[in-house]
Amino acid sequence: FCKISSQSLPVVTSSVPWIGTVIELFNDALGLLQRNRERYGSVYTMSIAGHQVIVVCHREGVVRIMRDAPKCLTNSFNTRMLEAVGGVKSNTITHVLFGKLSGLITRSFSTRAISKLAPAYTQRVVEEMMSLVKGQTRQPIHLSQFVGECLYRAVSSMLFGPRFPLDTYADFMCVDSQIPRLLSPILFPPRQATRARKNLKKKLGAFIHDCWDDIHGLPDAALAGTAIIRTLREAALPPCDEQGVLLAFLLGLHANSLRVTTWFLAFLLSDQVALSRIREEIDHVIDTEFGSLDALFSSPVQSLGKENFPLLDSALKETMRLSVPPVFMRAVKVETNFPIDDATNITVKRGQYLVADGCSLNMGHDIFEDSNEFRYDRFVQFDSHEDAEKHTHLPVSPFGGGIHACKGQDFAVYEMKVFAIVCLRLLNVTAETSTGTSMHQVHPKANTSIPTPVMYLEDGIFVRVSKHVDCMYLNDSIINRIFFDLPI
Ligand code: HEM
Repeated sequence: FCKISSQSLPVVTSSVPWIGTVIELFNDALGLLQRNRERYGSVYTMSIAGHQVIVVCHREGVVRIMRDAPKCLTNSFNTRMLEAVGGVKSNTITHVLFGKLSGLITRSFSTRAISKLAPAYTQRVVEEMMSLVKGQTRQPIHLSQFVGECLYRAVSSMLFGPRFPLDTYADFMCVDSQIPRLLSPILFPPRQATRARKNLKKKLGAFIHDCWDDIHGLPDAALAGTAIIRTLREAALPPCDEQGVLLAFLLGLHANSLRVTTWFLAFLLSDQVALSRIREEIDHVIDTEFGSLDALFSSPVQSLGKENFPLLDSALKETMRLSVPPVFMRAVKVETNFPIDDATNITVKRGQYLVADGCSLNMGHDIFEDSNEFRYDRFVQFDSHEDAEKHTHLPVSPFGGGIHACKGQDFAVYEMKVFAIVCLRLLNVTAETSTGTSMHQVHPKANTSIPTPVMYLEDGIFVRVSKHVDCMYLNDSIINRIFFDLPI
């Protein structure tokens, strides 16, 4: 082993000491990481607001940080972020969300559990989409709102039942979009976000009360949510922290799935070939293999896998490749020699941060041809390639790894696929930019200033949605029930 002290690693310099990298980070986090990689190599240090951060960009190092074999790292950055979102006292998130609720969340969203969630979820997605086209107003709406509101309402009511305050979407999005401000309230006063959080917590508080008063009266579909409310209540937190933990949970549940699904539609709407080929695949599989959307959604959840829907599966992986920068931040809790590959240990000190930057792996041009392009069938082509094994997955999972790997990943994939299938089967969606020009061939752009797991899409895309002309005639009781009194 070669032992390297963190002091001897290349150091990123900034023209404005102390605050310099913070400004660059909030301006363009991914650009900063890319410039640093090119200039300083695959292991370097930088100072962020007085904290020493060691960045590791090579594959072996990324994997080792995620695995944390020496057990010397914590994900305290994520904890701090969730504390800021929920407005809760320190340790509450570690103790309740990552402690008491963690096992329950893992169980509630596993592949096995999805079959219990599926009937209510699929029904709610169809209802939400249909309610959007009910009035046939044809007014354009923001793409992010079309996707976001539909998923937020469908998933929340699936999990917590019909009493969940569904009118909280706008406040939730306001909190979600202002996380950096909530994290640095002194540099950027977050007035709007604190107001939205206050409204949201008030409604969540009333909901928790309501549920608790009638914990046995909730419908079966709300069982997972009921168990979450029960565990939260049993933690005996002050009301403000209780509501804050539920808000932090909702952020984990919704924020990333909403954004990836928005990216997915943005990419398809800008690529007519991809859109029509995936729509054809969905129609073909439903009509020839299952007979109806009902039958597809009543069959085992694995039916939505890549065997039946290879193009849809590939397009979703490709969306995640481009929209989820695999950058994971860990704090060192005990001084140690951290092995970043078979030959090198870095001496890390308590309080330093280790960052695993997998961007060059998932987004790098030496791994993916035309790496900046959205190629909906990229992973199908890899599957049929000779060295298929290498390419069927992304080099770094967009859901992280090790003990902090995403607990909702199976459900997230199911949720996004159901949304895509229902949307492409039942709706016509056309997109335009804020200036009214067609989205055709317009590459969706990211706003890279907000360092969250999924990049924000620059929100200039509007959609018009209407019913797919044929959908009244589909052999589907799920649709006929909902369509019954709707005009075509
Ligand atoms: C496309 C959607 C999603 C993406 C891309 C995503 C991504 C991630 C990533 C990258 C992490 C690890 C962060 C780190 O290691 O620093 C994570 C953690 C987590 N995710 Fe997700 N996630 C998604 C959806 C969900 C859903 C639907 C849930 C359901 C509740 C969920 C629950 C969690 C939880 C509880 C953790 C914390 C795990 C821990 O620290 O022990 N996620 N997610």
